[in-house]
Amino acid sequence: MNEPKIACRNLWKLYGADPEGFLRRHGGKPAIEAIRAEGYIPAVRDVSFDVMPGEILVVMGLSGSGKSTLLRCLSRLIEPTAGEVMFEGRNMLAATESELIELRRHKMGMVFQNFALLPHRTVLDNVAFPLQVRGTSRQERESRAREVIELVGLKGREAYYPRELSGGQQQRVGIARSLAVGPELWFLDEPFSALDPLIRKEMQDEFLRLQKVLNKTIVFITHDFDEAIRVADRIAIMRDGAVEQLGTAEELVTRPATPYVAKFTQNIPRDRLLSVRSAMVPAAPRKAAKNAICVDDLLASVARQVVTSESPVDVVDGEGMLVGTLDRAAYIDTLYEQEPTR
Ligand SMILES: Nc1ncnc2c1ncn2[C@@H]1O[C@H](COP(=O)(O)OP(=O)(O)OP(=O)(O)O)[C@@H](O)[C@H]1O
Repeated sequence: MNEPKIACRNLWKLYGADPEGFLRRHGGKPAIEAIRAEGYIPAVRDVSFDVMPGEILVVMGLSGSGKSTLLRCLSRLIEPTAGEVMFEGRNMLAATESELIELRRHKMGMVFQNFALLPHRTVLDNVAFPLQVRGTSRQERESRAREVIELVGLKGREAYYPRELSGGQQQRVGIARSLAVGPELWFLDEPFSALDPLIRKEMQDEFLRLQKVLNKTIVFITHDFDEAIRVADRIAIMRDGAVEQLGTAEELVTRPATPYVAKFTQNIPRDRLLSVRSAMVPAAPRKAAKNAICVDDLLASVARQVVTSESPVDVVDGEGMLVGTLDRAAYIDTLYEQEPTR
C-alpha cells in the first residue's frame, strides 16, 4: 500500500479567546453545541483523511464551512489548534519555520482565485518569480518558465503584461507560476471561480489535460458541483468545519451519510454521474445478449437503448460476463430518485 502524500488526523482550528484551553477542557472533542455556547468559531473540526499520490480530492461546502481554513492548515499557512498533518509521512506540525518555507517552495504549489499576478512583470517574469525567490540563475529560471508557459498553452505571450491578457489567460499564468517549482502537492482554492462559464469549462479541460501529464496530488476547493464531478477522484463535503462525508461523487449521491449530504447533492445531474451499476438488478449466470451494456457505462450513455427496449437489457462486466439486467422502470427510478415500484 502506498503512503499518502498528505494526511491529517483529528485536525482542529477554532477561533476564539483560548481555543487550546477550551479543547483541553472538553477532552479534545467538544460538541458543536459547546463550541457555539462558549462563542468559539469551528473553522476546522476533527478532520481526518488521506490524499494518495496522484489523487484529486475536492473539498466542497457552503461559504464559511471551513474549506479555505482546512487547506491553509494542511500547508500550515494557518496554525491548527490541534491534530496532526503528515506530508509524505513527515509531521508538518513539528517542522521549523525554515523547513516549512523550504517545503512550500519546493514541494507545494498553490493557486488562488484572484490570480495574484504581479502587474508590472511580464508573463515570463511572473512565471519565473518563484524560481527567482528560490535563487535559481536567470538562464535556468527563464528556460523552466518557458517550458511551463508552453505547457499551459501560452507560448508566444511570454512578453505580455497581465493587463494584456484575458481572465482565462491570466489564470493560466497563475497556474504556470505555481507549476514552475515542480510541486508534488498542489493546493487549488477555487482556481476558476472568477472566470465566466465557458472559459471556466475550458480551464477545467486544460487542468485535466495537465493532470494527465503531471499526475500531481491535488486538494481542490470549489463551490460548483459540476466542476467537482468533472475533476474529483473523491469529494469531501464540509459543514461547520467538519467533514460530513468523504467519498466518490457516486457514493455521495447514492449513499449520502447524512440528510445534509443528501440535500447538498440533490440537484446533481444523475445521468452523467451514475453508472449502470447503480440501477441494475443482479442476474443469475447465463450467456449475455449481444447488445449488452457495460456495468461501468454512465446512465446517460445508455439512455436510448434502455428506454426503447421492451425487455430488460443485459449488463456485463469488463470481461463480458453477465452481472445483471437493467429495465426501463429501474433506469427511470434511479434517475429521478423514486422508490423502486418492483
Ligand atoms: N482569522 C479568523 N478569525 C476568526 N474567524 C475566522 C478567521 N478566518 C476564518 N474564520 C471563520 O472560520 C470559518 C471558516 O472560514 P473559511 O474561510 O475557511 O470558510 P470557507 O468554507 O473557505 O468559505 P468561502 O467559501 O466563503 O471561502 C468562518 O466562519 C469564518 O468566518
